[in-house]
Amino acid sequence: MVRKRKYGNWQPVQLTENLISKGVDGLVGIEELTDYAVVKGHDGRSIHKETGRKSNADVGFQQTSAKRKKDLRQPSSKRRKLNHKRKYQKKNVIERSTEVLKTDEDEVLKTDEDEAESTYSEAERKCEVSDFTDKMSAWSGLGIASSILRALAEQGFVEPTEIQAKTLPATLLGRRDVLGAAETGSGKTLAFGIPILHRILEDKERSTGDTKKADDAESYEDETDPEECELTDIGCAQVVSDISLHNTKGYPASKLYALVLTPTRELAMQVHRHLTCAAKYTGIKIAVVVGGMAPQKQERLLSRRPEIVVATPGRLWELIQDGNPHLAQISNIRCLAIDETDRMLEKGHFQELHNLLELLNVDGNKKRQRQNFVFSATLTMVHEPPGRLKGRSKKLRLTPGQKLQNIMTMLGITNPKVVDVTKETGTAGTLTEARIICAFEEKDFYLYYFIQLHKGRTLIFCNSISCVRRLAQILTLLQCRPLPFHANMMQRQRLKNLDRFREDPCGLLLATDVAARGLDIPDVQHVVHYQVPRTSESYIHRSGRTARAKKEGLTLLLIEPGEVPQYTRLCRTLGRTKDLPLFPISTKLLEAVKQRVNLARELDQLELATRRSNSETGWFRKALTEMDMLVDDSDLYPLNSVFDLDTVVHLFPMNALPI
Ligand SMILES: Nc1ncnc2c1ncn2[C@@H]1O[C@H](COP(=O)(O)OP(=O)(O)OP(=O)(O)O)[C@@H](O)[C@H]1O
Repeated sequence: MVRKRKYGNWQPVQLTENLISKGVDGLVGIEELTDYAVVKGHDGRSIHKETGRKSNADVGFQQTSAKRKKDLRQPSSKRRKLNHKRKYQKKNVIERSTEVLKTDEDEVLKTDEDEAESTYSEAERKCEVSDFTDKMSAWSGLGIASSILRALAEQGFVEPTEIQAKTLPATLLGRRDVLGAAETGSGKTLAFGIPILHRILEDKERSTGDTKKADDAESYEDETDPEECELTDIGCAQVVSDISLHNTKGYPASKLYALVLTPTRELAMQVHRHLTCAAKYTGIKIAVVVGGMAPQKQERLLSRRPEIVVATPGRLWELIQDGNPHLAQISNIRCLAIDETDRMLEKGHFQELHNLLELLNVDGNKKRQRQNFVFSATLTMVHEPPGRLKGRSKKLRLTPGQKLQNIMTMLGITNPKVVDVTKETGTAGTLTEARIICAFEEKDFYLYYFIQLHKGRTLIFCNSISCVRRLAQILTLLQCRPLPFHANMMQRQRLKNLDRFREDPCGLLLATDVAARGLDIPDVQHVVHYQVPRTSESYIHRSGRTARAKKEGLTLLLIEPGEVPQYTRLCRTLGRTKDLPLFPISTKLLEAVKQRVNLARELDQLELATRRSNSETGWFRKALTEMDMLVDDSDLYPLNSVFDLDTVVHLFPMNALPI
């Protein structure tokens, strides 16, 4: 039962032994509500001393925290002011955008009331609002909630990108499922992010309207505003815990509305960031659930009952199986977005995703109510089967239509809107492509040459972790400060290296394909494929880390003779009738580079030998110590005494190179 106050809500809790011994979700303490004068009537129900109204609760107790207690008892004018401000910010959230832009005018005026009075004149404020209206007019007609529009304006997104413009009407106004393909860096995240946020606001507004009509409800936020409340009825216990079944205003606690799935942890975190920015003024909570992080921490995040969960399938499935209470609602979600869908549904990958889909599709009714968003830059792309399967290639090669149909069948989608705005080349229009043909053992020379001559944030892709490790050693010896990034690294180190890369305008990230999809790192100038990627999709996604959002970028393929068949297949799949242009190289400079790289390689070999020898001598020393025998260090570490890395690097300083 919910007790009403003007804005706050009170939930009676039956105090039984059973309850106390078993506990209540999120109960952090019991506090007698002396402030609110509760007595027990003869029928066992609680009676408010002043109003005489009855409640079903026996005794009131409060799920609370120190902060809340303070809020309840110490009205602050600052807080009241803030609440007043929020009240206006949340008004008319779901209005269609033609009205929205108009409404926004009033909102902005009202929201800024307090501060504006002292700083701006009415005319100046009106001018600002009309600027906002003009600035965001390209979004009008789509019906986007004003709170979302405001966040978009703040990020400078004054118009929708092509994929957004072509999918938003169907997703927002028609509530259609969408299969969307658009080049890398074209804003696909918000193409599904905006309709998800919008739909949550709509649903919340509807349910709020249903349950709280009399209450002038206008908020979806689950924070109590105690100082605004007037006690109109007796309340025995106020449930303020985030993980209670009802939020503090008495509305059903936040439902799990939407699930966004991505293939990698970093991409999930990035999508979480993008959506959080867009949801800034909506009060919608978004949590990220990925492997490599403490499950306890993620359970804590889920205990806040976020409306949207962004996740990688593995950890999400783990938490569902562990019986996480918030994720127990997963089959009721209203929106499902699968980013990089073609990758996620590839055979042999993400078994957990298939388990999830089974769970989500088990109830036909819920499946029909769910809106699905399926996006990738290579959604409609089909590639040639590998050479060894050539004879059967005609049968094996799918048409784009068959590929889409397979995806729809797997997801249980029947009548989606399909939007494909990819170009024939598959890559971004602002991308420059080039290649270098060289011998296998020359790749290091050309890579170092490129890095030295073309400064700027550069992402180097390898086909294997061992290749990343070897290159990381060599480039470290060459003082290029590479940042490795692959699946066998600790999650913390992965994130740290990504952050360092983001911060350094000349950063060098050495990665496997784990970094190929989705990562939106601003101003990556170059992408180098140290090895020809195994699939055309991989080439498109790797290259797509540069030339994003209409910026320029260069992608460079290093091809050794053994990789020519792969390269030829790539060109055929991408419909290239001509070879990629050759990257210009100065042979004079290359000679100088060779000396340096060869030296680094030798050092790398020596280092390796030293490490091996050290581990052997370590064992030998231990055995000698156990036998109480004395040993001279120079007998044990001959390599260390002769080859000191710093000394050798000093003999060939960077400026010895004529480049
Ligand atoms: N309407 C917009 N106007 C300007 N920039 C936008 C707009 N929408 C999104 N962006 C920005 O464009 C960049 C690329 O967006 P996003 O990461 O969603 O691309 P994507 O299409 O998903 O790329 P990928 O295929 O590589 O995953 C982001 O930095 C994003 O903030």
